[in-house]
Amino acid sequence: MKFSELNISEEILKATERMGFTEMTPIQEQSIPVAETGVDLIGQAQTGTGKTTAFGIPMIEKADPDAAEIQGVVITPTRELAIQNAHELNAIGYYKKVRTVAIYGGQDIQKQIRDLKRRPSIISATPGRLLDHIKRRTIRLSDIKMIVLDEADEMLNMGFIDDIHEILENTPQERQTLLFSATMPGPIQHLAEKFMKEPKKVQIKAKTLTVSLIEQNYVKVREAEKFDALTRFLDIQLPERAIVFGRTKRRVDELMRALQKRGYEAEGIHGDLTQSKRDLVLRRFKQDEVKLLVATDVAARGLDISNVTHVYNFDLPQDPESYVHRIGRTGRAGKTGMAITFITPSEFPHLRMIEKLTKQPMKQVQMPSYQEALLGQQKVAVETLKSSLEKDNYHAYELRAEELLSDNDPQDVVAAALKVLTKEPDTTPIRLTHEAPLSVKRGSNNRGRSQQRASHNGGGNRDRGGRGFYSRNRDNDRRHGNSYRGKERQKSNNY
Ligand SMILES: Nc1ncnc2c1ncn2[C@@H]1O[C@H](COP(=O)(O)OP(=O)(O)OP(=O)(O)O)[C@@H](O)[C@H]1O
Ligand SMILES: [Mg+2]
Repeated sequence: MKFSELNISEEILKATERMGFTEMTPIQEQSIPVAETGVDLIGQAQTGTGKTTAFGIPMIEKADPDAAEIQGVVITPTRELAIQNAHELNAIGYYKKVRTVAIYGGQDIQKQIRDLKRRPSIISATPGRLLDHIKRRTIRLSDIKMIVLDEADEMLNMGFIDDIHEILENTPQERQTLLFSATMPGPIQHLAEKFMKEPKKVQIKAKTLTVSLIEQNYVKVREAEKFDALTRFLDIQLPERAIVFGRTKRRVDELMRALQKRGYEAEGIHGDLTQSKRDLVLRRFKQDEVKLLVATDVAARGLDISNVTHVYNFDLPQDPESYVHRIGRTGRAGKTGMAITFITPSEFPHLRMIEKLTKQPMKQVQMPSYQEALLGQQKVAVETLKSSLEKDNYHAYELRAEELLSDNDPQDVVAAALKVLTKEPDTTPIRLTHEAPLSVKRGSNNRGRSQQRASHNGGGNRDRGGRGFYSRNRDNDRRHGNSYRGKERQKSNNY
């Protein structure tokens, strides 16, 4: 079904054309008409299938660009996602002149206050900073018509739930509430229904929770072998653009440095970096200045970066849902992708739990050998040479070639040239700080340590407290960090 068959305003239809969309995705086709009737809605569809536009259209449709009040809010777990959603909402509102402003932690609040004075219709925000503005009375949500929780299950996880409640208390009773995510665990949905009015559920039925265009592999490795395994995969698979997920911020820092040491261009992103650094890293990744992004789960949800060809789960995620979102950074909007998950022997129960959730068995692949990695790099050298031949751009070197060939066997000359051209697998010794394997028990030591560290750092924006594969306990871990004026609660442990 096409957007033109929807009962939407001409300006929004024109905007979808400008965005390059003609056919609707299933979640758009099924949820937009339902949302337009004004009911509350829980929308669930696979990663990369256009959920943003599915809530964006009804939100922009409802907004009056001439009204002075804020009319809609979208809340997201990470700053990058708040920025991205604002971007998409502004694209949808382009002709209708409905403006969206992104409001998130780590950015100058005075700048945001100036933006707010220009009376945007929609706010795309992270919860901590939104609450900060509500308390300062620089944002009033008393007239909003609609609120969307993007990545709803994540938003309703323990670390965010209190903030969400507080935000909702500042909105009118008769608001429309929409929840979207690729995953919606039962208990969380149950929780959500408490603040919704008889929500309709729009769930795109698929055999698997994950996108079939993503090839899902796992490799059995010992902790000490992981890094060699990673670089060998990189040498063989030559990802155009890849994300490597690590469990903690320290891990991400170490991995990034280790990759650089072995000659790979890599940048890292996590919640302890300044926002300007986070912005810079993401920009460099999107603009193809670096091919490898090493990230905590801060980059697991919602980010839409085109042509991410590979996702490497260097460490297993804390919960099976995160796996779904992490690998969903590839295989978006009909493209194919590949994911490889590193599993240490004691972590096998987690693998099975992931497969149970996704309903998609992963395929075992072997850790490549040094020889295989070398072969991969030799192939690159051959391709480089061939493409130079095709480009016909080597004539300035012909005299030198003649000299070489007069004294040497031609095969030897080409072999030597290939050796020089080949980036032979780098075996620089790398030592990463040992990460304990994911525990099957509650509250592993590993998590305890990372929380302590996080509480000294501030500047992140979420809390993974008390979560694990086997427990979603509500224990305790709310922390009050030292981020913006101590008002934005510390939300970060492993982001
Ligand atoms: N109808 C459409 N036709 C073509 N492309 C589309 C359409 N709708 C959305 N897209 C594109 O698909 C990509 C994924 O969309 P989006 O980020 O909204 O996915 P999502 O379902 O929210 O994924 P996630 O669960 O990872 O957040 C975007 O690049 C978007 O521009
Ligand atoms: Mg999304």
